[in-house]
Parts: sequence; structure tokens; C-alpha cells
Amino acid sequence: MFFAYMFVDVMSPLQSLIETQRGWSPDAFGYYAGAEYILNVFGFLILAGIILDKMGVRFTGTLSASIMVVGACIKLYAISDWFQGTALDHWLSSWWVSMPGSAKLAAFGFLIFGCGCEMAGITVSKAIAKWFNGKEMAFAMGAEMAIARIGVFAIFSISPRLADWMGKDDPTVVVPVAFCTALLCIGLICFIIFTFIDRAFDKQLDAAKLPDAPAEEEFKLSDVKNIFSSKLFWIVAMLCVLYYSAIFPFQRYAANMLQCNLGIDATTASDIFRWFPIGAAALTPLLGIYLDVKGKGATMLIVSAVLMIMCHCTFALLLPAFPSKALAFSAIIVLGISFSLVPAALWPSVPKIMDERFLGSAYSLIFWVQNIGLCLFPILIGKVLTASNPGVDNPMEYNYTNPMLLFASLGVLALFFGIWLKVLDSKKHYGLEKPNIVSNTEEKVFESEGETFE
Ligand SMILES: NCCCC[C@H](NC(=O)[C@@H](N)CC(=O)O)C(=O)O
Repeated sequence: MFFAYMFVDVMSPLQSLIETQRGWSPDAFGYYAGAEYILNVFGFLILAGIILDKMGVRFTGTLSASIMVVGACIKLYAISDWFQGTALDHWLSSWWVSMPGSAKLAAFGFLIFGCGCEMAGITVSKAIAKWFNGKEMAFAMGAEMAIARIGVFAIFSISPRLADWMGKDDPTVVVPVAFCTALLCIGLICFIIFTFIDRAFDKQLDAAKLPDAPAEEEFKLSDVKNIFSSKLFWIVAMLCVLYYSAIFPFQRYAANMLQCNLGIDATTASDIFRWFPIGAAALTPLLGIYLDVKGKGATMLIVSAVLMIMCHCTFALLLPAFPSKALAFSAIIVLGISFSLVPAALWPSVPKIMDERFLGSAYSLIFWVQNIGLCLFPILIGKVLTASNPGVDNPMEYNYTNPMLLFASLGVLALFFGIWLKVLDSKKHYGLEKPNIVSNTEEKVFESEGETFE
């Protein structure tokens, strides 16, 4: 996930460079960024969850890492000089002309990569739930996400520098993308090694089973229908989509937003923004420990939404009026704290309320709803940015107030769902406020139209 998250954001600090070098408009950049989620939204993620529950962690993980490598290679080719001026480039550039051929093919590669990346995300979550069942699961998930965030920090730090590899006068997006593609190949090898370790772990689990233990129930397709009809599922999924839509799409535009508000170059903007993932990386495992030992998962979700609203309002209204690096830096740090609370609380709560046999599908369906937002919001933000800046050609002069207010309004809605979840939890006792370790010994509840089973 470290390498996958690096690849996801490798182009984020290079938005202005790709605009000037390959002629991508903010709209084109928005379509490219949203493409990562398109196939997932059109059902691939649901299929991925079913494959995971049917075929297991080892098969699905290897498949997802391979898909990521294929998608990355397509994107690398699209932005490379080899592709420029080819027949394919001419043909792709001849229709929907506002989207250059390189942007279309890069978006296609990103779409393939996105299938692998999201499939890997649910696979890793299910693998952690299996390895840390009854133990420090929230800490383990927090540590996994922390490693992924360090990947984002690393790429925001090195991507603009790698782009200048050939010299500051001749920057290129090819070097950073090629570097991350090579890392994804290493990631695939790492996962193949993990499959052997996981096989050995399964043998240990089998050996520890009592001979007369009842056979584990198999995953059924009807489980997917049950998940969909659960109110609890929809509240968690809505909270997830609203919160993450105000974070990941923001991440794509953040460097340019800082450049425009503070009048700084891409490297300086990335140097400020990179503290966002690193703050989240430092805190998420600690909050995971807190959740394992003390609980308060639903409260953490509410606090997180409040912090996020404050930060996005700062970027929308305060920063343009008081363009200070200290202010930008403080808001980025607070947003990092917010971004450690939701992931630390949300993902480890899912195994508390869903049964292990359909955990892969439960994660995939939450990811699916989330992906709809992650797909649409970069496009919407690109459109709002273009509409709010008529006649502005210089990518250093955009006014970001409206896009930032849109992000803040998502936080307000997420806050509403967080409060609803907490109220429901106090009435129906799902155990979301309880410590993780204790609740693992308790019965899991999965509410479906008022019923509780498993
Ligand atoms: N094992 C991963 C748990 C989820 C982590 C979460 N990522 C997502 O929700 C992704 N679907 C988003 C994406 O890939 O863009 C996170 O907090 O990073």
C-alpha cells in the first residue's frame, strides 16, 4: 500500500507542470484524477469483494498487485515522449478535444490501476482482520494506513525533485511516474512473498482448531443483499464517502491551491502539504491503540468532521485574505489530525459489526459507495474551479474559495452522519464506543431492518 499510495499521488504536485507541458486543463486534470475510480464505481469493486470472499486473500492480493502494475505501465506510456505524436495520440486527441490524447490514455491507465489499488485495499483490510482477530486490530490497521500515508509524504517530497532530475530548466513528469511504476513491481514481489507466510499462518490456525469445531459458514451471494439492506451499513458508507471526498480529491488540488494563495512554487507548496499525510501517519496508529484499549470510535468520527470543516473554511476564506505560510501550515497540521481520527476509527469498526465470512464484501461495498464520491468530486472540483476563474489562463492564479467551501460542506454532512451513528450506537449498543479488544470477545451484531444476527 506504501507504493500504491505513492503512485496515486505522483502527479498531484505536478499539476501545473502537466498543464504547461502536455496542455491538460484543470478540467482534464480533474477527469484524469477521477478516472481512478470509474470502473470500481461501475461494479468492479463489488466483484472484487466477492472474489475476495470466495478466493481468499492470497489470490486476490496477487491479482490486485498485478493489475496495478499493468495500469501504471499504461499511464507511464501515456505521459511519455514516446506516445506524443503517435497515431494513437492523434486519434485520441481528435475527439473530445479539451481532453488531450495523453490525458485520455493516462486516465485509462489510472482507471486500470485504480481497480487493482482498491482491490488491494479491501484485501489488506481483510488480511489484517484475520491476522489480528481478537488482538490489536485497530493498531495494526492504523499502522498499515500510516505506512501508506508515509508513501504520500514521500511522493510529495520527491516527485517535484524527481521532475527536475534532468535539470530545473527541463522538468519532466516522466521520471517520477517511471520511478513509482518500478516501486509497484517491487510491491508485487513483496505480496507474492507474503502469500507464503500467510499459507503457513493458515496451517497454524488449522492445527490449533479443535477436531469437533463446527465448520465455518461459507460466503453466499445473498450476504451482499443483506449488507445493502442494513441501515447501519448505509450510515457508515455515507460517512465514509462524505469524509473521504473532502480529503482525497483535496489532496489532488492542495499543492496548486497553496501555490495560488501564497504565490509560491510547486516544491515549496509540496513541502508544506507533505506534513498533512505525515501528521496522519504519526497519529493514526496511536489512535488505533486508544481505540483498542479505550474505545470511543463514534466520538472520534464526530471530532474529525468538526476539525475538517474548520480547516477547509480556513483555506476557503482566511488564507486568501491573510496569505501566510504559518496559517497554511497550521491548517494542514490540524487537517492531518482530522485525517488520523476517521481512518483510525472507521475501518476497525467494520469487523465489529460484520461477520468475517462476508467482511471482504462489506469492505468492498463501503469502498464502492466511497469510490462514487472519489470519482465525482475531483471532476466537480475541476468544474467549479474552471467556472470560478473565467478567463484565468495562468495555473498560478486560480481562486480556490468555491472549491474549498464545497469541501467544507461535505464535512458538515459527514458530521451529521457521525452524530447519527453515535446516537444509534447508544440506543442499539453496537459497541462502537467500546474498546476493540473487549468487544472482540463479545457477540458481533449486524443490524438488518431492525434484526440482529451473527
Ligand atoms: N486497508 C485500507 C483501509 C482503507 C484505507 C483508506 N483508503 C480508502 O478508503 C481507499 N478506498 C481510498 C483510495 O484508495 O483512494 C485510507 O484511509 O487511506
